[in-house]
Amino acid sequence: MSEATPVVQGRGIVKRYGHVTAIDYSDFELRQREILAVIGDNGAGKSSIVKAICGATIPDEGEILIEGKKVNFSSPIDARNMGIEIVYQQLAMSPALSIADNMFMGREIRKQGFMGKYLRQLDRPAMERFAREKLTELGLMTVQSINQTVETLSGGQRQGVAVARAAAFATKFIIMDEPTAALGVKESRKVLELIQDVRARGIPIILISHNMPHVFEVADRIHVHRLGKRLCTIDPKDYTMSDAVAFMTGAKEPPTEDAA
Ligand SMILES: Nc1ncnc2c1ncn2[C@@H]1O[C@H](COP(=O)(O)OP(=O)(O)OP(=O)(O)O)[C@@H](O)[C@H]1O
Repeated sequence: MSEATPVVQGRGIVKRYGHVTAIDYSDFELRQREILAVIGDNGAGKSSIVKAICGATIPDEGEILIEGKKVNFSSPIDARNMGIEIVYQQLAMSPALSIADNMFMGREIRKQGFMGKYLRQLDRPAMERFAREKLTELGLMTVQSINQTVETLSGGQRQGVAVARAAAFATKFIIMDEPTAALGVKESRKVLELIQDVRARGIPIILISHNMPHVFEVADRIHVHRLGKRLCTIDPKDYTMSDAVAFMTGAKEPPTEDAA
């Protein structure tokens, strides 16, 4: 893959729900090593386009290319198997399970040999070691024990575990859907730092957010979505937050050429 090949590209994506056209011949592009923010009004179709590129919904038309190769995902599991991870706003965690167990969820490490292969026994020490290592890498070992249940963590710590989990398994890219929406100021800050850490490790990120200060703080490019399609992409260094809001609400004409 050359430096210029986008990590993921959507071309002419369409998704209809009955009479509603959620995605209307939209394009999409995530480049290598970038944080791409996706902004737009409520109902603009941000979640729909991002779901289409990770197999969570199957588009009616259009094509999706990962690192230049066409893919046909039939479920999010297909995307996950390719190294695409998603961090949801509604924390997709099992509160009663430990941090280590939550880090794995469906990809547990089994014991070697008969015990693991036939009796499906988990290699707990290996899982705990892995979880501790991943949390430490992202500076998240502020939790007292890797075995404490997720329900005993603060919102920010939980989101941290979700980001660490995604970072541990993602090889292609990570999608974050409003990762700071449920968090306070301090916790949001930590999550924004984590997002930048993940980028620094070379994993690109798609960040869906309504929070303009957060978007302008971390994004390398901004995809502005309006009425089911990509209206434009802009470089946050060249525009103000009010410009971005004006584009996404239709109050101002977008730049004719993609500005980023
Ligand atoms: N499963 C579905 N069934 C029917 N309509 C849907 C479905 N999912 C999305 N839509 C519709 O598609 C349009 C785009 O929705 P989408 O959730 O993608 O927008 P969004 O930009 O992410 O909005 P928000 O910022 O409010 O989350 C909306 O009109 C929505 O009602």
